[in-house]
Amino acid sequence: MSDLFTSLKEKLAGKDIKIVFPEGMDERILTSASRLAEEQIVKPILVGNAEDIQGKANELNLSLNNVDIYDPMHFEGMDELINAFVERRNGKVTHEDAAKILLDENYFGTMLVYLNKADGLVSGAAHSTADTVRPALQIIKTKPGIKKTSGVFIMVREEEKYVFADCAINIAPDSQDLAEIAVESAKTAQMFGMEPRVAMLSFSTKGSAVSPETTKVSDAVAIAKELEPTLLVDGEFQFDAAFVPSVAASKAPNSDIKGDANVFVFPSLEAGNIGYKIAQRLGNFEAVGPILQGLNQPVNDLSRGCNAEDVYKLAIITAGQAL
Ligand SMILES: CC(C)(COP(=O)(O)OP(=O)(O)OC[C@H]1O[C@@H](n2cnc3c(N)ncnc32)[C@H](O)[C@@H]1OP(=O)(O)O)[C@@H](O)C(=O)NCCC(=O)NCCS
Ligand SMILES: CC(=O)OP(=O)(O)O
Repeated sequence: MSDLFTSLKEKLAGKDIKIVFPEGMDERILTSASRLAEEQIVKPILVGNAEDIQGKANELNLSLNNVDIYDPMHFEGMDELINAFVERRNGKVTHEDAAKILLDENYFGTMLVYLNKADGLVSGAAHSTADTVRPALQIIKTKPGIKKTSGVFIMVREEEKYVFADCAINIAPDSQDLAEIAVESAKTAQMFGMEPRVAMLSFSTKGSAVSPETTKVSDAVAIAKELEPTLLVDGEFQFDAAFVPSVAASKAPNSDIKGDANVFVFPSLEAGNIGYKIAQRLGNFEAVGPILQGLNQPVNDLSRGCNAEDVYKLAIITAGQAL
């Protein structure tokens, strides 16, 4: 993973990729924005009141050289943002509503990305995922051919690296959603230099239990294979059958995964979000993300439990998605 960050930083150097951070007053955001600007990896834009942000930076002894600060209350281009938002929402908001909504830092920041005044957005250190991603779902929207945005974590512990999905967005995915999540997660894994071997997780392995929940997952495997015939994907698997070769040999002897999966697609957001936090907090994995897949432009959410290092890394990944 450190190789990935080194090579991404090299690619980003001198490109002046602009990343907007709507939570300009958050200490973790300020610390990483200051570091990113100093290292000239990205050009940070902090959202908030300039005097307050500068005051907080002084308290923390942080330099804000090469960091821009945009205050929605006094933003010169606000009319352009409002008009573009009304047009994008296509009858769903009035001009008057838009003027109020765009004072919200996440809507404001997302419009900066939509209008290419910033190249990507990182938020969520102080906002829930719903409040962070809703503007992106409404404004940035998914790429052609992709129905659902989803959120993955890259789970890293020394040499081990896995992708966990969806841990952030879709509360109750159906078979079609899970298949799409599998295909997109495999692409994300490739972005991180992995050769994806995708396991669709359940509480059952290859029909050891049969219920609507297990059938949802086995149907998703069939759909994923149709969507991407060359993808190595299988299930439904319990986690041990996906991850432990000796267990796979007894529970799923005919599967090509052979207990060696590195991309894990959870059957619901409950399972995915709980699963990644257990690996992070009990298993000492670093959890990088959630990285949102399938959007037209890069917007990424943080966990509210993040630290400044997590913000720094997610900003680099976001800038990398913008290249
Ligand atoms: C993501 C989430 C906020 C969307 O819910 P919502 O705001 O109620 O969404 P709505 O149904 O009102 O849809 C808002 C817009 O987003 C779109 N949308 C909703 N889910 C989407 C998805 N997964 N992918 C792409 N677009 C989506 C809708 O189509 C709609 O677009 P439109 O207004 O242009 O028609 C909601 O599913 C959620 O809260 N998920 C869980 C987040 C969470 O707490 N995760 C755990 C911590 S990481
Ligand atoms: C990804 C996630 O779980 O975010 P939070 O901890 O902010 O809810």
